[in-house]
Amino acid sequence: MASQQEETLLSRCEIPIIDLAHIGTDVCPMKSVVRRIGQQLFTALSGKGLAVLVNHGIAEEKLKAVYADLDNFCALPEGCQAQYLRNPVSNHGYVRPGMEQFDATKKELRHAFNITSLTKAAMPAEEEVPEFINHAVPLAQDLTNLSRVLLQALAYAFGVPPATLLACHSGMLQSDGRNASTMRLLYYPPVPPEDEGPCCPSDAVHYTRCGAHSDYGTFTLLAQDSEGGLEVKLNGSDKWQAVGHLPGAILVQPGELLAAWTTNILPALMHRVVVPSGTYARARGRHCVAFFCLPDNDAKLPTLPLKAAPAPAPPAFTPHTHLTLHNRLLNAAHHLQKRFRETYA
Ligand SMILES: O=C(O)CCC(=O)C(=O)O
Ligand SMILES: [Fe+2]
Repeated sequence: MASQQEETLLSRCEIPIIDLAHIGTDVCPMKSVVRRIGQQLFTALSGKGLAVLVNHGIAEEKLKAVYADLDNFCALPEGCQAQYLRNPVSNHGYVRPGMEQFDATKKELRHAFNITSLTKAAMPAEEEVPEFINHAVPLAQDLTNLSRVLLQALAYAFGVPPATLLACHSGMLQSDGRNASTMRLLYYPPVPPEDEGPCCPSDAVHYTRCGAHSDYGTFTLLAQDSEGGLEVKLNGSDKWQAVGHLPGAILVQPGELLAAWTTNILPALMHRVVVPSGTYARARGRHCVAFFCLPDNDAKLPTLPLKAAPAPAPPAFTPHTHLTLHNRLLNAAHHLQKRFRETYA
């Protein structure tokens, strides 16, 4: 738990809170509410760079169940885990600490289980992690459906028909390889004591939990436990600030493809996870579920009738050149493979 005194963006009410009550479902949305929420989301993501969603309908128990399943997976013998190692083509599978590095100067202590397919064959076997599939699949479906509602909301804010963005994200978690959207379960183990002030600096091993980066896709939904450590750079700011914790809330943050698609009107949020200070906090693990919403691999993203803000804030993120200028036909698959090559060992 973050210490009582710690000031965070949430404790200072600096992150817009968006209430999804009465929004309906992805297949039966309440049009006027979706429209209003789209505007709120657009204002939050273009102004601050992120938002928190409440009343989203995903029960905390579902998250706690997958956190416990991931703990059980991480406790399996290495040889057993090895059957499930990440497949570089599908991005599905287990990512051991050190296999994916955002910050080359530190050792990143992070276990991840990427889920891009919901088939039984893709999940840890029942006798290894009982219930893994029974918890992970419904949660992945909930997060997919929530993403589908948000895509409709954003479409209204962009001034295009609500089905426009849905059509470009039609294959999310369909297990057919058409779309790279991923639900990622994350466990950050306690930080070893070597990091607590080495007597000889040359021997020092510097740990972090997740190095600074922006996500690659349309947007990311992030549910986290109360351990803290997530930091972001708000739009127009170069300062790292702690996000903090709002029980039950889900964060939403734009990714690089959305930034490119909106000509940086919705910049990709820079974020990282640091090791919290204090012996007690460092000795505790942290859990999180991230859902990366991405367009279909071959989607031709339509031009959006967006006007740049009259006085745009300095962008926190510069879009990748291969996604801008004359390269208007954004290809999600190419961008993703490029970014994976940069971070996976
Ligand atoms: O653990 C978190 O809160 C963030 C994880 C993250 O940024 C990522 O996996 O891309
Ligand atoms: Fe991230």
